Amino acid sequence: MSAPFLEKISSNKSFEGELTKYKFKSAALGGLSANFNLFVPTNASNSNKVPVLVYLAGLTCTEDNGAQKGSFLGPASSQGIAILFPDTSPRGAGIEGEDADWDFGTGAGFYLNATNPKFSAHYNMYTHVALELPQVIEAAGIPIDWKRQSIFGHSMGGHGALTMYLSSPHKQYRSASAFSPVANSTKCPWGEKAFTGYLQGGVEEAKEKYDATELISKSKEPVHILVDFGTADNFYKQGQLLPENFLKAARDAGHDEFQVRVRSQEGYDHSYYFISTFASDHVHFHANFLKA
Ligand SMILES: N[C@@H](CCC(=O)N[C@@H](CSC=O)C(=O)NCC(=O)O)C(=O)O
Repeated sequence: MSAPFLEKISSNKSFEGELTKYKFKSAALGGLSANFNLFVPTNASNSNKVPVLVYLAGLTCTEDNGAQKGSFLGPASSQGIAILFPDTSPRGAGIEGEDADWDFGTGAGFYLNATNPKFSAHYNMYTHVALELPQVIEAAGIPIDWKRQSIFGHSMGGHGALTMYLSSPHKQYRSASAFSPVANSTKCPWGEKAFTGYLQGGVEEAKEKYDATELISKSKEPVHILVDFGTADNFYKQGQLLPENFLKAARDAGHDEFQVRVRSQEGYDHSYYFISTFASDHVHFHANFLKA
């Protein structure tokens, strides 16, 4: 089967590199049109394929939030690292109820593959991010070295980054980091709602593959994980994030502070002002593994 055609929507020079928005017809998302942004640093060429960081955004976001407000492009440019910004859900599937709430359906794909037949033709963000996007970008001849990938994200996207890293069967990603992640998704209202809707087996099915705390508690291999959350984050205060559960499970499973760092940042909230403050830290954290 031939790779889908990538249509360029826009392109902007930034920090000497190029941020390009593409769209294509996504098989993983049931044939719907999907957008993504890709930042490629200036040092990338066919004889110098560059490593890549995948950034997963949170609820209500698109491929633009991280690219426009994350402050990732400068550090990525100076480190010679590409950044891929996928969307957060399929768009326009036409499923009854998918636009009713901001925390479910459109803009809230939760980086899983749906097993509920109502959603399973379209809501396959796990396959879209882990398999489909690397394949279509590679087929388009863009000089990225897919053997050197790491993943990070915010909130629902932090959940996506941690769970995709920890559940990746072939160690697809070298490291993972997250800003204010939904870190114990089967124990918080956002996750309970998402899994009840998207998965035939509901929350119980999610424990196997889509809960970072469950996954780290069973993980025996060495890991490279950095998490930051803000103490003034209202979603943290409401019990949507539960980073302490993730940290405890990591320590109980034998992962020390060199493998899993969870940092509480005094006075910061859930916004991109918080993310951009620590953006450089996260890119440099990943550069250690992507350039090793
Ligand atoms: N109901 C609000 C809240 C949406 C919101 O805060 N979204 C966060 C992610 S929350 C967890 O995944 C976000 O990143 N928003 C985008 C931004 O640019 O800040 C609403 O509908 O706006």
